[in-house]
Amino acid sequence: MRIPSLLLRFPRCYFSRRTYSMNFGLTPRADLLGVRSLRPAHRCHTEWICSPGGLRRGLCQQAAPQQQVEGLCDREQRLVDRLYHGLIQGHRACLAEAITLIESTQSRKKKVAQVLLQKVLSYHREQEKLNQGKPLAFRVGLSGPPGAGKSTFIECFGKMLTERKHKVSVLAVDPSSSTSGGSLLGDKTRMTELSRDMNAYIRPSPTRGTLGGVTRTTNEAILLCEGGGYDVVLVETVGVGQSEFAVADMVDMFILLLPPAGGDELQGIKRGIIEMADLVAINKADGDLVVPARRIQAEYVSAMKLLRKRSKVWRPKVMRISAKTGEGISDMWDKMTEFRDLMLSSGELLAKRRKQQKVWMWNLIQENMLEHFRSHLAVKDKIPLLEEKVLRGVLSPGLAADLLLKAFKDGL
Ligand SMILES: Nc1nc2c(ncn2[C@@H]2O[C@H](COP(=O)(O)OP(=O)(O)OP(=O)(O)O)[C@@H](O)[C@H]2O)c(=O)[nH]1
Repeated sequence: MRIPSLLLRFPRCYFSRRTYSMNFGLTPRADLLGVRSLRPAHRCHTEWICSPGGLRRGLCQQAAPQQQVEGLCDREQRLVDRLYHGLIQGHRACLAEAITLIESTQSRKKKVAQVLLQKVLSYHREQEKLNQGKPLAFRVGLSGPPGAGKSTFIECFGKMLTERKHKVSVLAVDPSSSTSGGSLLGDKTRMTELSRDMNAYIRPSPTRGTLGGVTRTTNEAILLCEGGGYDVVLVETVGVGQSEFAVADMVDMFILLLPPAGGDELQGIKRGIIEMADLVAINKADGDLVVPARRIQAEYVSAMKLLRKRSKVWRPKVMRISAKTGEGISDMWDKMTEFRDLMLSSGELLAKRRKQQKVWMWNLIQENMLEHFRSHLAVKDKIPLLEEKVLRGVLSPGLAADLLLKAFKDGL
């Protein structure tokens, strides 16, 4: 066995379990939770691993599994290590368990989840470096009104991608589930074939919680899916309420799926969301619906010409597809990859992702601050009283807000 000369000179460097070169960055949420747990960078990019076949030289792709993480007990540390290794080896059960962990509202579990996320993030960075800085996955948002054919589309589109050797995950953001108690989206019965596909992972959104909570965990679930080797992450949301705006802020490309119906039938769709779309797909362009689909396509093409340009390299497209027959789906994927390549080569994609990180952090701050404010002892009891006065019109909203904010500041 030939031993590299450097190894002879610095055996401890190579054999000291594993040494890693990572600058552990933080997810916005970890920063808020004050997670500073993974020990800082070591300076070695390659490691020599003793294996039965002799010394093996490998790139450091893992985030310090042996290093002690401050603040975690042994059991938690083992959980993090188990989920991390399972996740990056592509075990769906570990991915599911990791997402359940990040969805937890229990403070201890939240902390453990953040430690896991940091490890996954470090792994990401290493993988991206190996991939010449290209992102590991293509993040796609999909929105559309109920009945537009989202699940039929995802089933057809997902199967096409897995046949082409992609790994696809589908995450659903469904704010209505917090009030209705049931998840409209992400229901595996809606995508029966895809949910049986070993290269696809479908995750229903949690059925409780606020939109803020759901979107926060979706953001983190995206990272976990990417760590699990899913190279296309589809985030689905129903086109009512605010969820589609939140989704548009966490993906590389935002797609609006519409049925071949006119303005009146699409009341739920807000004008603003059309402005967010990088691609509008008019679905159900088959049979008798081909003619109305053409008309709607023409209407959207002219309407979108009037919209403010959001990218230097891409003008939003309007396409006709049929999720039922599969027509146009392959062309749509071609357009999507064209978008990704253009955005990547122009640098817009990475700039967009960076901006999203900042938006994500501020959303979390807003959400946490409001919660903190509402539950603060100095204001908690005053809120119902002042709300009632505002409702009766005896106090202006501005004055009521000033009074509450003053009570909060004084109580800090
Ligand atoms: N003709 C035709 N019908 C379609 C097509 N895609 C979906 N449909 C039908 O439209 C109906 C609604 O489709 P879904 O895929 O459930 O729509 P969805 O947007 O997921 O609806 P929600 O689950 O309510 O959010 C079903 O009856 C589908 O069979 C299509 O391309 N052509």
